[in-house]
Amino acid sequence: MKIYYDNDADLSYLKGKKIAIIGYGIQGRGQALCLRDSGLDVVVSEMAGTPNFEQAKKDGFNPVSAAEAAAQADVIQILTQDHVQAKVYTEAIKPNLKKGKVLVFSHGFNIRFKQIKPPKNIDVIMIAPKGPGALVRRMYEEGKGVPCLVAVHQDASGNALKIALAYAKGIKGTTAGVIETTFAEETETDLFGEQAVLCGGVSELIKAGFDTLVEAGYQPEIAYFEVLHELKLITDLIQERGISGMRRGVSNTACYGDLSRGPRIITQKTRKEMKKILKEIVKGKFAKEWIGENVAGRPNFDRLLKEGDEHLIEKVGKQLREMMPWMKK
Ligand SMILES: NC(=O)C1=CN([C@@H]2O[C@H](COP(=O)(O)OP(=O)(O)OC[C@H]3O[C@@H](n4cnc5c(N)ncnc54)[C@H](OP(=O)(O)O)[C@@H]3O)[C@@H](O)[C@H]2O)C=CC1
Ligand SMILES: CC[C@](O)(C(C)=O)C(=O)O
Repeated sequence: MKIYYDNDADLSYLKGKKIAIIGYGIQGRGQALCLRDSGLDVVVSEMAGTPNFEQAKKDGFNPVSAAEAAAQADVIQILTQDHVQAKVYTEAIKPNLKKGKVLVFSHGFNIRFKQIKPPKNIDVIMIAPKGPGALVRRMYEEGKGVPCLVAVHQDASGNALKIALAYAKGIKGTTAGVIETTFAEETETDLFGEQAVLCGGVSELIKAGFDTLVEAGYQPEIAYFEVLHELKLITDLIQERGISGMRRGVSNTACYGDLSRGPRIITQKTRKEMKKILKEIVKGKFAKEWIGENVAGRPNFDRLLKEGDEHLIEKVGKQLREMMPWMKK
């Protein structure tokens, strides 16, 4: 395993170069602000008339079209939604690529699943922050960073890794640790993590716990505090101290309940399903389904999202959060 920190990265590989951030969304905003504050030259692209275009202007950028940003820049970071990247690449970026330019991703989906096939005479790299864009920015402002993964898909210049590390330093990822990987490993582990654990696994676990308590007659507000609100406090402990440290930071009663009951929740059947989900990712089945879902206008995505929004836990949570003035909106 290769892991890099501040002393391994040299910002000068990006000095004098213009960096285009295409898409001023969750990651785009976070990364653009951090890179600019690190003294780098950033041009932002966002679609005129959208809220994120207005946000970019409010943040002191002068957003331009994707084609204009790609033409101006030496380093082109594509931070539109994954499912629109191939279109933006073909229409706006590809015509503006030439030897010496660098194409950057924060997720390897479109390279791994061959939706984008860049020319051989450019560097193609990835800097994938292992955290949401708002956190990338918040941590940077606190002098810290989110851990990142870096990967090199093409090294036409011979400096691709150094440029990737400089970029990671520009968003302070090197203060937390930057691991070298491949586009395939990042894509497959990222998709697995968000489906089985971080987003899919956790949200189903929360809802199942909430429903169990509410169906047994307990107050929904108490169920919310117990299985959702407190989860962050527990995961903060896990992040800071590991699972063993968390177990020593809760009561002995909670610790024994964890050790003896946890394996009854995540059973061999769940582990088998996790393996199945990973296989679907590696074989490209999930990618094909997701690309098809977007082509079809997202019928399942929209229906499932709406169903989730209508769950009682959302109504109860909204009311309780509104009573916490310190809660970040
Ligand atoms: N969300 C996260 O924290 C993380 C994301 N990533 C990766 O980062 C990338 C970006 O994801 P994320 O930040 O979530 O995406 P978002 O949906 O938050 O932002 C994408 C932005 O791109 C804009 N956009 C779309 N088309 C164009 C275009 N033609 N020209 C200019 N701008 C355009 C969108 O505008 P509009 O909203 O109007 O459509 C939107 O503002 C993805 O590859 C993702 O996998 C990686 C790690 C974490
Ligand atoms: C966990 C979701 C994520 O993979 C992330 C914030 O890292 C994403 O794609 O948004």
